[in-house]
Formats: sequence, C-alpha cells, structure tokens
Amino acid sequence: MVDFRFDIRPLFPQPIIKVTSNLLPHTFRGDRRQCLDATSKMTEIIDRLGQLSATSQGLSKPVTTGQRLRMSENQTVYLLADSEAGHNGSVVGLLKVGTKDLYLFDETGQTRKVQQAPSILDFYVHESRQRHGLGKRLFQTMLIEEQWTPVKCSVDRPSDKLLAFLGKHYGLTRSIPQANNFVLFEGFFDDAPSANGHGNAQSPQHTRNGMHITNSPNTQLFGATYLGEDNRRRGSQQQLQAGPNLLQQVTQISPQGRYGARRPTCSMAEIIHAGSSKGGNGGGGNSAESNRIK
Ligand SMILES: CC(=O)SCCNC(=O)CCNC(=O)[C@H](O)C(C)(C)COP(=O)(O)OP(=O)(O)OC[C@H]1O[C@@H](n2cnc3c(N)ncnc32)[C@H](O)[C@@H]1OP(=O)(O)O
Repeated sequence: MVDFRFDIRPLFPQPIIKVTSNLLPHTFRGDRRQCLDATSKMTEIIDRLGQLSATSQGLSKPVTTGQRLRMSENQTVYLLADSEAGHNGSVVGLLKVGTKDLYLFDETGQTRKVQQAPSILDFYVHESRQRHGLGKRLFQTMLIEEQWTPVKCSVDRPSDKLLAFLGKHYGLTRSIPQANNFVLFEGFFDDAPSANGHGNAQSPQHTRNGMHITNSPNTQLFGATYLGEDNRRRGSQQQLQAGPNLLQQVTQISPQGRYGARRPTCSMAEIIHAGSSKGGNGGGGNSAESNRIK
C-alpha cells in the first residue's frame, strides 16, 4: 500500500475518486487555498502511483504523472484508496484512461481511422493487494463513469497481467492484430460501417461509445512494422489468431535491441496522432503513453 506524509482521507470521501486536468478530486469543494493544497497533494499521489506502476511494468519512466495529466484535455485518472489502512489511509490503485485518435486494422485487415477511441492507458494495483478484486472494482467504476463497454476499449501496450485480467473478467481474449502499440479485441468494430464498400466510407460513423470510425483508403499506411520483444509478449497470441492474409500485411523486421528498428515515418499517421492532447503527445502507436521505453 502507498502511504503519504499527509492524511489522504479528506481527498477520498469515497474509495474511488476521479481526477482530470485540474488535478482535483471530482468531489472536491474548497476555497482557493484549499484547492492549491489539494492539487499539490493530488500531484504527489499521482506521481507516486505513476512511478510505482512504471516500476512494476519495467518501464524507464512513468506513463502517468501529475504534470502530464494537467496538460491533457481528455484523460482521467481513477484512484482507489483504503482509508482504513495505515495512519493516514493508503492509496492502492490507479487507472488512467482517455480517448485517442488512431489508425487501426479491423478484423479484415482494412485500415480504419478511429477518432476518440476509448483507451486504457495505465493501470496499477499495489503488489500487496493484487488479485483481490481491486483492479476489477476500479475498472468497473471507470466503465460506468465513462459509459464504455470493455470490448470497445483499445489498450495501450497491455502487460501479460492486464491481458489475463481482461480475459478473466471480460472474456477479451481474441485480439485484432495492429501495427501500433494498441491492442483491440474482436467486437471493437462491430457497430462500425463495413469496410467492403457498404455504407459511406468517407463520412464518419458515430458509434455508441462516441467514436467516429471511417474506412481509410490505404491499408498500407503504416508500412513495415517492427514486432519487438514487447509486441511479442502479446504478439504470439495475436499471430495464432490472425489469418495468413492479415499477417502478410504486417511485415516483421529483425530487431536490433528492443525497439531497434524504427518504423518508416508516416506523415499522415503523425498528423492524426499529434492532435489529441495539449502537450502534443496524444494519438497513435507512438503516443506518450506508448513511449514505454524499456
Ligand atoms: C495499459 C496498461 O496499463 S498495461 C500495464 C498493466 N499493469 C500492470 O501490469 C502492473 C502490475 N499489475 C497490476 O497492477 C494488476 O495486476 C492489474 C492492475 C493488472 C490487475 O489488478 P488486480 O487487482 O490484480 O486484478 P483483480 O484482482 O481484479 O483480477 C485478478 C486477475 O487479474 C489477472 N492478474 C492479476 N495479477 C496477475 C499476475 N500476477 N499474473 C497473472 N495474472 C494476473 C488474473 O487474470 C487475475 O485472475 P486470477 O487471480 O484468477 O488469475
């Protein structure tokens, strides 16, 4: 559990709070001085949990920090506390979600441009409390608050533990191979327009989750894709499920180190992926969240 030098309980009138770019708990009410104090404490909490999450995943730097959240337009951090624990209460889990504009492959290997795709960006439950249902509790609260369904979530480079979690609790096991770092599961495109010419491919379709999905004319947009160690941790599963045609579209390059081979620059993808956060680190396979340099 994660303890702090201050009493966390006033920040957690309920076990799970959500925090957006103002760095205040969504339940918080106070004057200017109280807001400044709460913001500074919340930044410390998010930084600590973000760092622990990074360490637990073997990442060289955190995906989640107070500063990053402050700069974001469309990200939310959910925090789970145990107010009974320790002297001042403890924070035991963090889940960061947001929406991303992504180019994604559908089940048939067609590229789709997906705007505002629900995305799971960072998820952590303290080691001492894992496998006790707290992750499920946090995730369920997020689904209700965001009005998302699990199958419509893209997941930014999930760990083995998260893949196991999604399989166990939500039956998400059959992923759709992607050329970027996001993992999607079969069913993601189910209410999208078909990619084979039915429907109007040029006009965005608004799906139940608020996503806009359009058919992209160019399935070769990403060019060759490096499937490195990290992709391989989930890639073996994906490759088993992928049809041969789909696999031919995803060319493997031999790695030189973990991310030795860079993908060819794709200006179109960069334009799309650059614009979804104030800090310029939104978007696609190379989002800030995806820059998990191991
Ligand atoms: C996009 C991203 O954030 S990727 C990074 C995801 N985060 C991490 O890998 C950090 C380390 N792991 C964790 O923090 C947690 O294990 C989480 C957040 C993934 C899940 O939280 P938990 O509280 O453990 O989940 P919860 O108790 O609700 O569900 C348990 C299930 O999660 C999966 N799981 C949790 N821990 C493990 C583990 N060590 N090994 C394998 N599967 C695990 C299993 O399916 C498990 O069910 P089981 O115990 O019957 O096998």
